This record gives sequence, structure tokens and C-alpha cells, in this order.
Amino acid sequence: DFPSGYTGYHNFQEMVTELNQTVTDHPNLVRLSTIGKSYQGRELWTLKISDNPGVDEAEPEVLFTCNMHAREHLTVEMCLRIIKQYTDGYATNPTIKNLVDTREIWIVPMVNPDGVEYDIATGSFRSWRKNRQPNSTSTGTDPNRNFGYQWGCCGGSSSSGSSETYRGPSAFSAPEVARIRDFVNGRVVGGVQQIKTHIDFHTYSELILWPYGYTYNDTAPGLDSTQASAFSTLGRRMAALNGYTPQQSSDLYITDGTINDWLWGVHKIWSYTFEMYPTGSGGGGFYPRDTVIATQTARNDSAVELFLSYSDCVPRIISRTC
Ligand SMILES: CC(C)C[C@H](NS(N)(=O)=O)C(=O)O
Ligand SMILES: [Zn+2]
Repeated sequence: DFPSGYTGYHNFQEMVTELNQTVTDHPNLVRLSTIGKSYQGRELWTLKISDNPGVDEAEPEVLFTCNMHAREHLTVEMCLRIIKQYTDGYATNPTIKNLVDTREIWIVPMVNPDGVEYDIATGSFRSWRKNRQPNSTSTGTDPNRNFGYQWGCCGGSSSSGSSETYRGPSAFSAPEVARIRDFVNGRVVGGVQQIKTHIDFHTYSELILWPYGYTYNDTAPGLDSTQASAFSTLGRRMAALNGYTPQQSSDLYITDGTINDWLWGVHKIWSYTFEMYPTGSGGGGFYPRDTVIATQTARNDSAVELFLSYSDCVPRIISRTC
């Protein structure tokens, strides 16, 4: 489990307990489901938040994913913060009520539960990143290099099984990644993808990132200048609220097979990565103590609210129609 100084973080079971409590507290606002299992058989729990959550209403859908990388434990806390804000806040905050009434919000708080449990299993952190799936030479596929858009195209991942950015033997070879693929593909209803926007929470560096990651070019097939402008405008507006640095993903470094590139490249979902606190190893790097959880998750409240407000039509932020 988490060592002392870190017991405020949620391990897999504590996260599940929190989800079950949310269902108990807000039965009319949430539905708990699983999109399948991790490599080692842990459920990939998914919470839907909306009015009439048992009904697929004709409302824009929003996806939040967290803890894809095992050691990035602050991110499961971010997904739990969003769950708390948009359920506990429903009765008292009219802005939150309106967003919940007019959107369907999907949250996957722990995309990589096997990696999370491995990282904390000995009581000392192991700096684990990947999933726990064996490969030909080592263990672990990087889920954020295993998605099937421009997979392995561009030097933004590794073919070596021991690498931290091992892309896997083929796209979607990681069960956790294949389950996200299946869930998102399943949200195509009547030929129309219902999910309009997505944020993938990572740590660290305090950045807001948008596609593409596989190329340095601002525009590329499937991403024109108007779309690039909408991505950057919303990214900059959110960064003004949380103090992160906004930039195209590849300005950080080239990556291929990421969730952001697949969600946009294949589904035209406006997909971002938030790299949370700290900016550098001075703040504890991947392992800030649990005393930062409350402030560093609440820090994103207004950015998430703005994001949800534009989730029906992101181009509206540059005065375009959908
Ligand atoms: C989303 C990309 C561009 C950055 C991310 N950085 S992290 N969270 O793994 O350190 C990653 O390498 O997957
Ligand atoms: Zn990460």
C-alpha cells in the first residue's frame, strides 16, 4: 500500500469503495459500470454522471480518463475530484446542475490498476509506469503508445519490451487500451460519435497538451488550421484558469500511439492531456505527498467547468458553428 505521507492517495480498492459510495449518495445522478478487465483481471470501472443516467439521452458526451500511467497517482485523485464536484455540487450549484443536465459525463478513474497496485505493492514506490502485461523480453506495455492511430509511425515510442515507452507488439495489444477502444467505438450511435471531448490526466509538468503528438506540424491530415485554432484557443483559455502551460503535444516531444491522437484522428473527439502538478522534481516529481491532493485537484475545477461548457461545440470558442 501507499507509504506514510501518501496514505491520502487511493489504491484500487479504495477507489472502488469511493465509486460505490457515490452510487449510494447519488443514485439518480450516476451509473457505475465496467468497460472490461485489466491484464490481471481488475475491473476498469467507469462512472456515468447525468440526469437520467440510465437513459442514453441526445446530449453531448464527455470522457475523462485517469491513472493510465501507474506512478501518476495524483491523477486518480483528479478523476475522484470531478466525480465529487459534479455529484455533490448538483443540488447547490446551478452551473454544475446545468452541465450535468445537458451532458453525459463518463469517468474512468484508473485505466491501469495493475500498474498502480504493482507500484505500491512493497510499501516503497517502484517508479512503475506501464501496465503489467509480459512481453517477449520484459514486462509492460505503455498504454499511451498502444493506441491504433499512427501507431509506431514516427519515433515517438519504442519496439523494445524493456522500454518505458514500449508500444506493444501491435496496436491495442494492451487489454486496458483495447477496452477503451471498444467503449469509445461503442459510443458511435447512428453513425455519430456521441463523445465530443476528452481529457486524459497525467503527471507531471503542469501542461495542457493537444494533438497531434506524432508530428511537429500544427496541421496534418485530419487536423486543419481552423481545428488547430480551436484546440489551441480552448487549451489557452483553460491554461489561463489553472496556470499550466498550453502547447501542442509534440512541442513537448514526439509521441505516437497516444490516446489523444487516436481519439481525434479516428473519432474527431477534442482530446487533451493535462500534465498535473508539480512543474519539476522540486515538487516531488511523480510522488508529491498527499498534502497537495486537495489544492492540486481543486486547481483544475474552473478549467474543467469551462471545458464542459464548450463540450457541445468546441469550435464555438472561435465563433464557429457545429
Ligand atoms: C501525453 C504525452 C505527450 C506526454 C506523457 N508524459 S508522461 N505523463 O508519461 O510523463 C507521455 O509520455 O505519455
Ligand atoms: Zn503519464
